[in-house]
Amino acid sequence: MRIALAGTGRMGQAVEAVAAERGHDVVARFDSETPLLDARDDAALHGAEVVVDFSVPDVALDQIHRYCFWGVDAVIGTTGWTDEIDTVRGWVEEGQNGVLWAPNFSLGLALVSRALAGLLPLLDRLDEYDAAVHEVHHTGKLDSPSGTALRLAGELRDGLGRKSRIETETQHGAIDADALHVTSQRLGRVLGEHTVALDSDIDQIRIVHTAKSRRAFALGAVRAAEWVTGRQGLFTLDDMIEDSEG
Ligand SMILES: NC(=O)C1=CN([C@@H]2O[C@H](COP(=O)(O)OP(=O)(O)OC[C@H]3O[C@@H](n4cnc5c(N)ncnc54)[C@H](OP(=O)(O)O)[C@@H]3O)[C@@H](O)[C@H]2O)C=CC1
Ligand SMILES: O=C(O)C1=N[C@H](C(=O)O)C[C@H](O)C1
Repeated sequence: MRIALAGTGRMGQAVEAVAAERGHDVVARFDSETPLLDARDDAALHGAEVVVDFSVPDVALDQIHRYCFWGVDAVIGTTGWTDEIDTVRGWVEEGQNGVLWAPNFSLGLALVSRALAGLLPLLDRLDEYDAAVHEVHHTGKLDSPSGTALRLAGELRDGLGRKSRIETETQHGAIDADALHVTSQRLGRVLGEHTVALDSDIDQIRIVHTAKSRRAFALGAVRAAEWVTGRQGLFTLDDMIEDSEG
């Protein structure tokens, strides 16, 4: 498969390595010095069948618009743009291309989400448990909270009748009982750690996912590129996993 990389930083390089291992060719690369948004038309993609985007929140949405306008399939790992997911859905319908996005391409994190989905109906009835999400990442991360933390928080808010909103600000006073608190820490080179914490008067449950290598994200993204190429629609990693389950 011919792949274009939008973003050649920490993740772009990890994707390039995995793509080579799986026999794919990276035929175009874009970064801050060669911005994709400066390209006049899709000739800049040098015949790539799919773009893998791990860039920066500021340009992600405009780049997704280009993929749809050009009708090229895309895998979006960049975080920090998903407030505009409905706009993207409209572009994908017009563009007739395939776009697969995920805030976290690690299959381990997908397992955590599945576990949470299994717990939520019972947890919803056990209202003695409060819930919160905490994430830790390297000091180079631009967005906060992480896309993954927001996704986990969304799953908790939607599954728990007692939580109606997500609060990401530092609290300078008591927090409302219906607020689901999401906190962030930036520390050294941490690749990505997400904790769902459930707390009652008598115990505390923590579900922790710790990324040990960027390869986990890169492998998920390259598999997603293989899967989404030639499909039409807006997909998430769950669609790919469910499809592989048959
Ligand atoms: N979904 C997932 O599984 C994961 C998602 N991520 C997300 O991926 C994104 C990238 O992370 P990471 O690789 O660590 O970040 P890096 O900072 O290492 O890389 C960002 C890339 O974007 C490029 N870039 C910066 N500004 C522009 C611009 N104005 N126009 C075009 N390109 C630009 C940079 O160019 P240059 O090299 O010239 O500076 C660089 O190549 C983040 O949003 C992060 O949250 C990260 C890990 C896993
Ligand atoms: O910026 C990162 O590094 C990561 N970002 C993703 C996110 O925002 O959730 C996923 C991963 O934890 C690494």
